Amino acid sequence: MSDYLLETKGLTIQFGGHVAVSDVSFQIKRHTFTSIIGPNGAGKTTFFNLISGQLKPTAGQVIFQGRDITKMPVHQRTRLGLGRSFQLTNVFPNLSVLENVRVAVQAASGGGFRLFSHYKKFHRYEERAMELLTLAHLDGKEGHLAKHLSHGDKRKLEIAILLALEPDVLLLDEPTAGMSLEEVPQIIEVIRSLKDSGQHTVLLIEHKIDMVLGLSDALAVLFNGKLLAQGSPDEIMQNELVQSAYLGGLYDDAVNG
Ligand SMILES: Nc1ncnc2c1ncn2[C@@H]1O[C@H](COP(=O)(O)OP(=O)(O)OP(=O)(O)O)[C@@H](O)[C@H]1O
Repeated sequence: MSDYLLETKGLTIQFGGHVAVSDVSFQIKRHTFTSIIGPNGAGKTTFFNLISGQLKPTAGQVIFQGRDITKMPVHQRTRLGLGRSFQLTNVFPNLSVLENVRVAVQAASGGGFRLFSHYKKFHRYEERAMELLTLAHLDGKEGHLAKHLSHGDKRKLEIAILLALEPDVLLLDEPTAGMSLEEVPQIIEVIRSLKDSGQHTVLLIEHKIDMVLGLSDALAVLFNGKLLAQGSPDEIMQNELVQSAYLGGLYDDAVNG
């Protein structure tokens, strides 16, 4: 049995003549927090799409819980425990914050949407939803309609919904994207509480390296579709290839050359 919860082997995808992800072999251990960093266009989102199944690779494999899931459709991967945030598409705007999470808890428990669900069960779903809202720093806003939340609060709600599905791995794609400066620390706080709970395995994409340094157990750096380096935040910061990628030289050459 592999030590790794999630692994890719030689993962590659080509769009026409362009290799967006090139021969990436990458591993994460259970209950760790890993961030994938890299400049714009490095291939981060494409790599995520390959892991979650939105895209099929040209070559290589995705292994989850020791199983080859390369050919498995998205919904089966979700059922196995790969939970991905979808840039707010899973939030129901006309439901309250609490209802949004309660529906997800109910769906995850197999309760479905039956009208005559037992009252006690309903109460349990709601209690669990409130716990998740507290974890996501949304307590006090449970009665608000989702559509009236700020962008930052919607992203927090998205995380609470994702957690309700009890995934083995949470895939978070730039959770602070599009947020105001005031909102960023709040979402980092939410992500930090996920990490501190020690119960989750998190894989996060970010192009701002400073945001994830203090949060991550491990970093993987993508550059031009290739895995430039993987290691602890200290190792990555000291890595000369990474420094030159971020400090200009390599990046400018790649963009202009
Ligand atoms: N469906 C597609 N067809 C053609 N090219 C694509 C497709 N998806 C991504 N690409 C290309 O693959 C490369 C990697 O894109 P990707 O969005 O994965 O980068 P990224 O690191 O997530 O960037 P960002 O930080 O800007 O989101 C880019 O050059 C992009 O134009």
